[in-house]
Amino acid sequence: MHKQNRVNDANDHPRKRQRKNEVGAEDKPNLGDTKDENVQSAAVNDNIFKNLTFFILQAGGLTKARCDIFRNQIFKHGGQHEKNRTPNITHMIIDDKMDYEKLCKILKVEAPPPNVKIVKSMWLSMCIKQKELVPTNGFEVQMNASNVKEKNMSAISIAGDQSKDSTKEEKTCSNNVPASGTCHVDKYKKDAVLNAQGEGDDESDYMPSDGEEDCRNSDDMIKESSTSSFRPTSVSPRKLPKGNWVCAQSSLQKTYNANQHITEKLEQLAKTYQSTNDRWRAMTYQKAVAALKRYDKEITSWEQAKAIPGIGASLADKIWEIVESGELRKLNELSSAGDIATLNLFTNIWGAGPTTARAWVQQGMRSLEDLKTKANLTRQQKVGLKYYDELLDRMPREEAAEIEATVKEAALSIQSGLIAMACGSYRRGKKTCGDVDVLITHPDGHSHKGVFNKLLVKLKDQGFLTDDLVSHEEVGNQKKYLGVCKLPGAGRKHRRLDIIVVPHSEFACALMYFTGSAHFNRSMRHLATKMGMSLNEHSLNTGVVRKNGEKIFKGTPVSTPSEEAIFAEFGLPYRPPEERDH
Ligand SMILES: Nc1ccn([C@H]2C[C@H](O)[C@@H](COP(=O)(O)OP(=O)(O)OP(=O)(O)O)O2)c(=O)n1
Ligand SMILES: [Mn+2]
Repeated sequence: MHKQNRVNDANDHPRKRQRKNEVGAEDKPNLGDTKDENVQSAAVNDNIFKNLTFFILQAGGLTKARCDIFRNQIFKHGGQHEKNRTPNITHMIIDDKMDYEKLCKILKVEAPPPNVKIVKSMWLSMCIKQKELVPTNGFEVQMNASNVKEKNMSAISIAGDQSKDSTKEEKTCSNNVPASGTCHVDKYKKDAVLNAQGEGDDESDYMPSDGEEDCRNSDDMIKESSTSSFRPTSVSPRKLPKGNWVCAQSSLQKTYNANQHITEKLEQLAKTYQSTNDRWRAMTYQKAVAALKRYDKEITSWEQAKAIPGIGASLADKIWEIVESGELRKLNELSSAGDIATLNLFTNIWGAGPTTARAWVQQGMRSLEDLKTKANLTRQQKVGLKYYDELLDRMPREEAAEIEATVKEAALSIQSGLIAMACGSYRRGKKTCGDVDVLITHPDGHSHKGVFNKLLVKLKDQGFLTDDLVSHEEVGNQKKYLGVCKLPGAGRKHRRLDIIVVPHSEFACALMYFTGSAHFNRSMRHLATKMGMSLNEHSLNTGVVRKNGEKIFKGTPVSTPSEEAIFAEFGLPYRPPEERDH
């Protein structure tokens, strides 16, 4: 099915659509992800939470749906759960964005209970994912200096007999770095100051803090601004540049788009303008979509739409039209305008952008058949056209896993010890994948060499790789293949496959890059720039000096043995792939 058609399926009235969303978890992409978390460990019975009793504070990003999933997981892993705050509780799980003041306010106490570990939900996710009891250091709620003085635990509602004070473990820097455990000196700060000027802000990389609401399920929290609530879980003494950075948030917190009926139409409009090469309009609509996705409430009036930062009167008109009628005339007009519909059709071909599409239209091409018979096509466009429908179709993640396994098996038959893993949307836990991005390396640092060509020959001999798009692209020490594959057996579709072979020293940066999402990556790179660093799929450099946005000193690569080390270098809490699906 074409992307456009898929979106057009949602033509029912906004109210109906809204209700559908409330009932059908399938319609909520990120909620779907948390469900995956559930499914993944359904068969596990490892008792990692034995003797622990949890209380989950349903507030902020910890929606009822997420709490239910967590509760399930706790039981599956041998733990107990209490619905109310009782003295049995050993761990209180809170929203990742929750800070000390907010927590006290919600609990209606002056200080949180001393005998209970108060831990951010990402800790629980990590334990479940890694199937082990991860140390809570770095995931516990931080007490502000001003609160420490008042640490008089009198008016608290939970009493217990454990004597351990959870706040004691947060004192040292190294304790607060999840997984990597290294203590980083604040060496970047000087560079960050040097580079603070002259960097343009890209709004889409961080969330505006003015008036934004980040809490859904607690009346106590609903009016709080996210600026006060956001603290990067104190992984290092580093201070993030101002702004509510996308890469510092878990994408799981954005579980629900209350205005999906609106964003779908505006996304289509943005895509249409993209096809016509009207980048300015495309960007305007993309930004509006991003703003609406951050807005938690259903829009019911023109004024409400207009009050959202980034939404002007003309956009408010369009939003209101969708709210009122479920339709957007502008989109219908454009979609039925012959040329634009044709441009949309053509830009969906792999290897054809807006400029090529326009040139074809100007040459009188009107259909895919016209292109096949009359147009001058590159080799890639021929492949794109041959599998037009198949390549637009997203595959179920189970199929992506089979493709990963096929590549892995072939790779291991060439060289033992290779690591081959599917990144991209697959690694982020998505239910469907547009393509498969397989990253290959060898832990010994050199045995990855020579694998690339042999692997491609083998997969071609097997009949698995059917067509090349980019058969060999070399960027520094990384080799990349872009092509089309098909699993054996009847009824299988052709799928897009990328294979990237990298040296082990670049593995973590490549893993991070190819895992994405693209939006998450943009935000990380933007943050790196603000912190006097630079990040790409090869390395993370510190001490980068820029002048008027241009690099005048490229800095020094730092050792990045793992993704955790990259997060730690930024002073960000580690985010597992499924929390990077922004
Ligand atoms: N402009 C881009 C394109 C890609 N990437 C990175 C992040 C992506 O997650 C990863 C893989 O690219 P894909 O286009 O395959 O995107 P996804 O795998 O995320 O989604 P899909 O399911 O559509 O393949 O590469 C990026 O940072 N910037
Ligand atoms: Mn992909």
